[in-house]
Order: sequence, then structure tokens, then C-alpha cells
Amino acid sequence: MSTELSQRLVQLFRWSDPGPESSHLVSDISGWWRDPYVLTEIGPALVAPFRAAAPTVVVSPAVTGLLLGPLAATALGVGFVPAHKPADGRQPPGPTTWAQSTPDFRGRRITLGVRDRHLGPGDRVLVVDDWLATGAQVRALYQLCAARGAETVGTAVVVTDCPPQVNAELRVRALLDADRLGS
Ligand SMILES: O=P(O)(O)OC[C@H]1O[C@H](OP(=O)(O)OP(=O)(O)O)[C@H](O)[C@@H]1O
Repeated sequence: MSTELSQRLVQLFRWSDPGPESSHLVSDISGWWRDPYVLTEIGPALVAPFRAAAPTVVVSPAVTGLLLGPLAATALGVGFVPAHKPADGRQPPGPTTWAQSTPDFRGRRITLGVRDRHLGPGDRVLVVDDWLATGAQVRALYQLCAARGAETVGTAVVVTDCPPQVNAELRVRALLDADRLGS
């Protein structure tokens, strides 16, 4: 990744205070999307470590993944498959394979679903997301891909906050470690 991109990712990131009802700050990554350089460069930077693995498809979880995943897929010249979260209030139509995560960074067990007709044997999946905290949602996506007979080549994220052993287990490549962003 270029120094310019990593500097902009850090400079454009904000921690946001949701108010007295919240005990913690929340990440604000909206500045990344507003910057044309980041928007152009982030997809190619995410996929660069995985080009040799020849992914055939990018899979990303809703909702931020619906923006980031297509940027990565376009950079690879492959298609994109969203992992739906019915908790959002919308059910994907047609046959769908489901997986449930272990508790994620907010203690939530997230149900994720991928349309059967978009993923199957012969696919080599690159998972793409903005942030890895516990790795719970990515692990559930790996289970989901395996249930469809697809192979996972790894996970590309912008920021990882995971311990090294989790990054290694999930074959994670990140553009930034969370400690670059302070708190
Ligand atoms: O490593 P984990 O503990 O699994 O958590 C990481 C996930 O949590 C966040 O998504 P969230 O579910 O908040 O959805 P969002 O994209 O709507 O922010 C983030 O975008 C990752 O997808």
C-alpha cells in the first residue's frame, strides 16, 4: 500500500462520541468515502496481497461491506456477493445458506446469509470488510462458504483490531492496525 493511502486513511478517520447513553466511542469512516483518492485506491490496495491466490468472487457482510466489497471486486475483475443480515429487516429472496456467528465485538450473534445461486463449488472466495474486531463475523462467513462447497483464500480488511493468532487463523491482511487510529 502507498504511504499516501495509509496517511489519508488515518487522517480522515474519526472517533465519534454517540452521547452520554454510550460507554464507548464509535468509529466514523465516512471521511474515507468522501475522498476521491481513497475511493479509487482502497480496492486495489485491499486485494493486492491476494491476487496470486486468484479469487473468483468477493463476499462481504452488510452493511459497510456492500460499499467496500464491490470496490475490491472491481479491482480484481470478479463478481461480488453480499452476505445478508436479516436483522436489518430484509430477507433475501430464494434459497439461501445461513450461518450464525459467535458473539461479535458487541456481543451480538449475527445471522449471515448468502444466496445459493451466487456461490458454489469451484469458487475461491476473498472476504472483504472494513474492520475486524473479534473475527466472529468472518469466521461465520468461512463456515458459510464451506457449506456451499466454496474455498476461502483469506480476508482483506482496512483495519484489524484482532490478536495476531486470529489474524493468522483467518488469513487476514489489513491496511492498518487499529492502534494507528488511537481511541
Ligand atoms: O470482528 P467482529 O467482532 O465480527 O466485528 C466486525 C464487524 O462488525 C462491524 O460490522 P457491523 O455488524 O457493526 O455492521 P456495519 O457494517 O453496519 O457497521 C464491522 O464492519 C465488521 O463487519
